[in-house]
Amino acid sequence: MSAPHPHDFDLFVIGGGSAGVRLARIAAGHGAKVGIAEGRFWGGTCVNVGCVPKKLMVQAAEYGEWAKDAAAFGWHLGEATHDWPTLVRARDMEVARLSGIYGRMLGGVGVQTFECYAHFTGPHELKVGDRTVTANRIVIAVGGSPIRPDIPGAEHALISDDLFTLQERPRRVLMIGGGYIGLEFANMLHNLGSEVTLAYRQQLPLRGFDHELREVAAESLAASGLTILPGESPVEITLSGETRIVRMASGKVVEADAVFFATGRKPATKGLGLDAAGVNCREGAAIAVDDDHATNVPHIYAIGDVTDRVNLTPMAIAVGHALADTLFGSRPRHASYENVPKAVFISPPMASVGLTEEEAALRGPVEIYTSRFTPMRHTITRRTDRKTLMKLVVEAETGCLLGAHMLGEEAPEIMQGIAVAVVNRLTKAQLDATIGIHPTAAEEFVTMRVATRRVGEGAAKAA
Ligand SMILES: Cc1cc2nc3c(=O)[nH]c(=O)nc-3n(C[C@H](O)[C@H](O)[C@H](O)COP(=O)(O)OP(=O)(O)OC[C@H]3O[C@@H](n4cnc5c(N)ncnc54)[C@H](O)[C@@H]3O)c2cc1C
Ligand SMILES: NC(=O)c1ccc[n+]([C@@H]2O[C@H](COP(=O)([O-])OP(=O)(O)OC[C@H]3O[C@@H](n4cnc5c(N)ncnc54)[C@H](O)[C@@H]3O)[C@@H](O)[C@H]2O)c1
Repeated sequence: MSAPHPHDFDLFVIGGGSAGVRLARIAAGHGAKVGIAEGRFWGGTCVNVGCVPKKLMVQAAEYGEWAKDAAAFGWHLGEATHDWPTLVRARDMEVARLSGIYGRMLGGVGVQTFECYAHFTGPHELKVGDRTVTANRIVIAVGGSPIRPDIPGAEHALISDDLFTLQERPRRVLMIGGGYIGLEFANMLHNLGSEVTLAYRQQLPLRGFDHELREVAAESLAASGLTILPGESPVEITLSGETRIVRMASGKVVEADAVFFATGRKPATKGLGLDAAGVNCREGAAIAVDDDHATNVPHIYAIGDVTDRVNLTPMAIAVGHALADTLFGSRPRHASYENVPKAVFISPPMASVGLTEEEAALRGPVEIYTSRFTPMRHTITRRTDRKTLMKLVVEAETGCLLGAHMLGEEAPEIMQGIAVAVVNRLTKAQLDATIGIHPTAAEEFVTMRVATRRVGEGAAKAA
């Protein structure tokens, strides 16, 4: 007979998003007694106010562009108009369906679910709604929330969550921020018919991506008709009737019906009672964890966006799954933060895996292969804002693939396969030995024969 269990749960998970749900489900499958609290919506940011509703809206916007292009191929569809409420209804039904699946799935594998917020009252003790529970191990998976710059009139601006409750499409939009959300939202609203200005602090958007890709992304957004204001930051927002008047640091003034802050996200640690548990944060409120995702309190772990490492859903899921296997299964393991593929869903979309040209050149000599072309479809539509750029970063000495980057139609779909090659350090020669699928854009990745340039010689000498 086993000894009486000292705690209510083997594992309690705070937060029912991408990371927490996967962890709870897999841990329960390994036989652990698991509880999970979710205060807002099952499935978290991704399902409810992130990846899923965003992608559905991006797809909605793409239909409009396809309808415009169709005429060149002989289709007469009339003037394309868009009905926002129809999209909102369809999107919300799908989100509700998915969120419901997440909640039910947990109950189905024996996880005890709590639909309320939780906070620490001690190292092993939590207040969950009006109940007190104890757990042998506790995992913090509370995600993050949008940052609102501290400027006068900030309350007149919206954050990304608000896009998903708008009952009407705003006519004039100012999107502030040159990251994933700023670009995706600006591009999507523009394609749905809004007049959009995109303002960001740097000279180029998407810091961290390959420089050449960033340049091409900015060019193609501008060519599509977005107004882009690089090197700009808002300093004040005032109201004139329903119009938002935004003064920028340069003195420039922009008028809009809706202003969005897409200025980053911060870990949602406020109100969690971390002090009661003795858990330390890094600067910026992210929870400090070691390679095993343990905090400074050995039985308390943190996973997903709250650790502010790679803030993407597949990463959160992979880490949640690995932690469940490690703590309760027979397969201790880590999910790798190296070579995580990523995509930005603009038109055309971009996707990357591995090192950028700049990162690789700091490590040693690399050969860069590039291909820039007009996709077949657009030789007919004559669009100038849909050029494709494909790029491989190859270690000169070994021929190993260090990175792959693409801006062009279907880039995220294509990059998922190329990521397998980069993660497994396949060589350029192995790509070349693979027969292409014709006629596709993807075949360019296996047919780029001659290096465009060689960089990073200086780095090798310095090393
Ligand atoms: C607009 C937008 C678009 C995005 N698009 C993509 C994309 O296309 N691809 C991609 O990979 N990633 C995308 N992301 C990022 C992705 O959504 C996150 O990386 C992912 O959701 C992180 O998962 P998580 O479990 O760490 O946190 P979350 O999904 O945020 O889940 C945390 C959950 O914890 C709950 N919670 C918080 N505090 C408590 C508490 N005290 N008690 C109980 N519950 C609590 C919250 O309500 C939330 O449901 C996007 C994000 C945004 C905002
Ligand atoms: N396709 C995807 O995978 C996807 C989509 C959306 C979000 N996400 C995830 O969510 C995270 C958050 O997205 P995000 O776009 O909010 O953050 P981000 O960190 O990607 O970008 C924030 C941007 O805001 C700018 N900024 C900050 N303060 C500013 C100010 N006062 N004035 C002007 N610009 C300012 C920054 O320079 C930066 O360009 C992303 O980093 C990503 O991990 C992923």
